[in-house]
Amino acid sequence: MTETVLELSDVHVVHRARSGGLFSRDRVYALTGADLTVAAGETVGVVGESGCGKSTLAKVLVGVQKPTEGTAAFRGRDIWAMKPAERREAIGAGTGMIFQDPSTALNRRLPVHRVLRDPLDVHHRGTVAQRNERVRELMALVGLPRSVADALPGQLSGGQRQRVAIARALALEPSLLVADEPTSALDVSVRAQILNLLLDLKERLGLAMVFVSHDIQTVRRMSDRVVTMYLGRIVEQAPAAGIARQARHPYTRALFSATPGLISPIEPIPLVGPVPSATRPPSGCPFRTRCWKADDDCSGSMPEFEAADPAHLFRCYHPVVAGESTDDLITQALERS
Ligand SMILES: Nc1ncnc2c1ncn2[C@@H]1O[C@H](COP(=O)(O)OP(=O)(O)OP(=O)(O)O)[C@@H](O)[C@H]1O
Repeated sequence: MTETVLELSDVHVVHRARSGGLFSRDRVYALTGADLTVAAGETVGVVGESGCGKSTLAKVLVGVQKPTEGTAAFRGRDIWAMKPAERREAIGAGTGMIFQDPSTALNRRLPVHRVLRDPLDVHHRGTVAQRNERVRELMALVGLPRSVADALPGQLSGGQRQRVAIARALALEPSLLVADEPTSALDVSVRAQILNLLLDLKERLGLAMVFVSHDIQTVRRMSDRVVTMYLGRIVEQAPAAGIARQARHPYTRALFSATPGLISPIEPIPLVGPVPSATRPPSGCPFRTRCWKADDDCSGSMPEFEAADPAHLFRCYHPVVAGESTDDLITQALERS
């Protein structure tokens, strides 16, 4: 059996609304009832429109965000039941995170070799000589020339900076790497190099990876399994290979239909209307206000997960039927709009 590295069980994250002022009672439902497992060596892609909770999910996975409710377990142990020092060692060393913009993620005043030594110093790994050796190893691992060891992050190209951020995330030999939009701040010309580096590292180091992006085509390419989120909810999980055509949740189907670059393109299914506010999500299925298949059933309670097959789960009362043509789906969506 494949080992589970991380498991979220019924995780909720609720924030105080930023817009409402210090004493506001408004709450943002950033993550609602998320169940997710990440197995050793697999890459899970996370897709969904802006504000659907992708970054929140990523932060819960690396122990930066504490769930308001529910549990996040790393190698079977609830990370928020651990003592702080134990948590820092388990999850701080066991997971690594790469952010969208390496310019803000790296300390601008430290040269590259110090940026990379920092986690080794904080976690007291080996002697100074061993740490310096590990820094050299990390630079080679991510394809950084020795000549940049004394450079400040600001003196590097965007691609090199992201390589430094990746090397730092790998410094403590984590078993899970979480990448949140790792290429969206980079020039198009270097994006492919960084993605190829991540794929290569995943293979070489046997890493589990969670890859968050609004770029669906990239997520599909990088991932073994894709998770679709909508307004704080995970609504579908399926193998990446077939998800574009086999999606059962209408939202996933619409999202993938709008993706350019599929081998045989699918006609875009229109997504009608705006995403509702995460402060007042609709009752029942949150997608129902934009869903062309929605009826009264959908406003009651959130549907439970159903299995299209053991690897493919979705939550919908009126899923896309296997074999339902895109033309039919477009006609239904247009009739609704
Ligand atoms: N610290 C916070 N305080 C208040 N609201 C927050 C906070 N962090 C996130 N949110 C809100 O929670 C919701 C989910 O945000 P999150 O950043 O996880 O979404 P996302 O899918 O990653 O969005 P994007 O693709 O734009 O980065 C949004 O409505 C966001 O405004």
